Amino acid sequence: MNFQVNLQGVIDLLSNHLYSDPGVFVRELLQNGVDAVTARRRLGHAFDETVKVEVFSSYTLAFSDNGCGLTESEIEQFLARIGSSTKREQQDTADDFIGQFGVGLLSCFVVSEEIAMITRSALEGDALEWRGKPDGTYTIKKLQHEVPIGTTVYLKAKPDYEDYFEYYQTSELLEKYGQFLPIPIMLIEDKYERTINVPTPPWLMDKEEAIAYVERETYSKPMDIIPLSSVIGGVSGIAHILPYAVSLQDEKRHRVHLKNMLLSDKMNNILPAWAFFVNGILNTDSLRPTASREAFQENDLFFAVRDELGECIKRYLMELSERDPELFQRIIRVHYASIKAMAVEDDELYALFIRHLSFETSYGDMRMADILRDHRMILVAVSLDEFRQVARVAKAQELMVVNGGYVHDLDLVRNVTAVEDDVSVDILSILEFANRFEELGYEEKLAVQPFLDQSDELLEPFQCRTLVRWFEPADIPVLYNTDREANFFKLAEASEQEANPLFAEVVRVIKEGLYEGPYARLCYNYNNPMVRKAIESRDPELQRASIELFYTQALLLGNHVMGAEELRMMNAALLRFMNRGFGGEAEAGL
Ligand SMILES: Nc1ncnc2c1ncn2[C@@H]1O[C@H](COP(=O)(O)OP(=O)(O)OP(=O)(O)O)[C@@H](O)[C@H]1O
Repeated sequence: MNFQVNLQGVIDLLSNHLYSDPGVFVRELLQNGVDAVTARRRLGHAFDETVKVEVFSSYTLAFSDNGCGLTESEIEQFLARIGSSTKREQQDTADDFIGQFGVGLLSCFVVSEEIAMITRSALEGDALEWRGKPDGTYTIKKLQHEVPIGTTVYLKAKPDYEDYFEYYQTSELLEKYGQFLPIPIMLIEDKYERTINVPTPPWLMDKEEAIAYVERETYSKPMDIIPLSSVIGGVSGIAHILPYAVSLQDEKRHRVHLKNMLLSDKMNNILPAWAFFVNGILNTDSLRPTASREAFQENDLFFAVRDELGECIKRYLMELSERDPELFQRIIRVHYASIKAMAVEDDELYALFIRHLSFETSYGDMRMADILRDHRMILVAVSLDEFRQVARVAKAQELMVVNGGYVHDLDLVRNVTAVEDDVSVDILSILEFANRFEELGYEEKLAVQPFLDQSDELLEPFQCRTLVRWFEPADIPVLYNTDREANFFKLAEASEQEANPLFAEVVRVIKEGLYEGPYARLCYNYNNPMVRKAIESRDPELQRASIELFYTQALLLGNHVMGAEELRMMNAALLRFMNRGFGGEAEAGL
């Protein structure tokens, strides 16, 4: 049993849905012409190899070549059978040809109702006329008049596709796809004839020429040109370094040629994903395209080629860092964000770049090279918020804290131990941070304990525990540290008191899931004269108001959210201070 095929459906599918742009018929016809010339050359014929494209005013185009032509039986076998290709039959030599699938001609049906072909084989016989329609019908007729060896394909524009048959559009498409082909491509209108080809493709240009070429094409001067070559896949090309920052999400657009004919100018995966800061212009003679020709078949060969091209870019960067450090630095400056992303992905690139990358630290913005020169112990804060809580105090304690809150920075800093000996990198535990400060002596500890007990009791409703340490700078009375979990716990506690019963119940259930709620930390600075006065005060009302104000002031200074209860507490404490300042009596019961 055989499947029944709805021929029209298949032709429609292939012609209208395989190709993303109607203009690709120019590519397919150019390619057939070049392949036919290659095949005739193989027969040992000496002839003036050309492909000509003539534009007629009736929105008709004629693509002619003086290649091998087709015999009647070849027409029956290859032209009239979708999916058959002379180029695939000749397995041993097929590598010379660009086509292989036997579907390229169908792209003509996107723009034309009919394909008319006049052909005379280099091998034998008369000139033949073949006409094919998208409904799958075709005719073959012998021609009486003399026709030179080769093939001419005629297309007439369908309504709405006339643009593609205008001189300028045709000229543009021919240049786009065929300017680097090794066979002369001529464009003709009336008596006017011009050659489309340019003498040297970018992958054979020297650096200065390639820079000028890219500047002409893209209207911006590349920062540099990286030569690319891969023995596997026979690839040569250039990668030009973009002079402006690009986002990793931007679509990559590499221009890729197969045997000098442009396959696609939007190929996104021929270079490794990390190589976003370059655009490639490449030529290959042995990678296999997909039937649409918009991409390559992703087989082992393809991946090996991509790796080898990636190696070229890495090698260039490594050499550049030695040869031209100034340009290397400029490239880093322009593509800074993306280079960070790249260094996270790849160990070699990491080792190459890490010392040149800057980070926000407790000492200000610093390059990793400078961080490592002065510090062997690095703490990384996991969020910007935590970094801000400790930055100033950390510096005064001579602690190197790096802000790992920006994308990639945490991973980049953590991995520094892989490229540098005798350095330790630890994640900053924000709630333990104050434990790093100098402890009080035994006597002093005993003396401050009642104050701490009172403090803990007052701040218990806000999930905050207190301690006293010596730390710098002395003008900071307290340091308040919290993390996301502790904050959540505090908010949950507040909502339980304030929210409607249903929400309060939800919060209670969540809270019970946490075995022990994490507490924020308020660390009093024993270096600070006000703190000392509060601790040593014999006046319980003032002592209590100080604790409440130290706490609420720390919240305010640290930009932490203040709950209604905390606000009330701050106001009451302020009023109590004012009252005492104006000579009022201490309130009873405190
Ligand atoms: N200008 C030409 N000269 C000689 N033969 C041609 C010409 N154009 C097409 N053919 C023949 O028609 C066949 C089908 O062409 P078509 O463009 O559909 O596919 P292809 O070039 O073989 O493969 P692909 O689909 O990869 O382009 C070719 O294999 C070739 O034998």
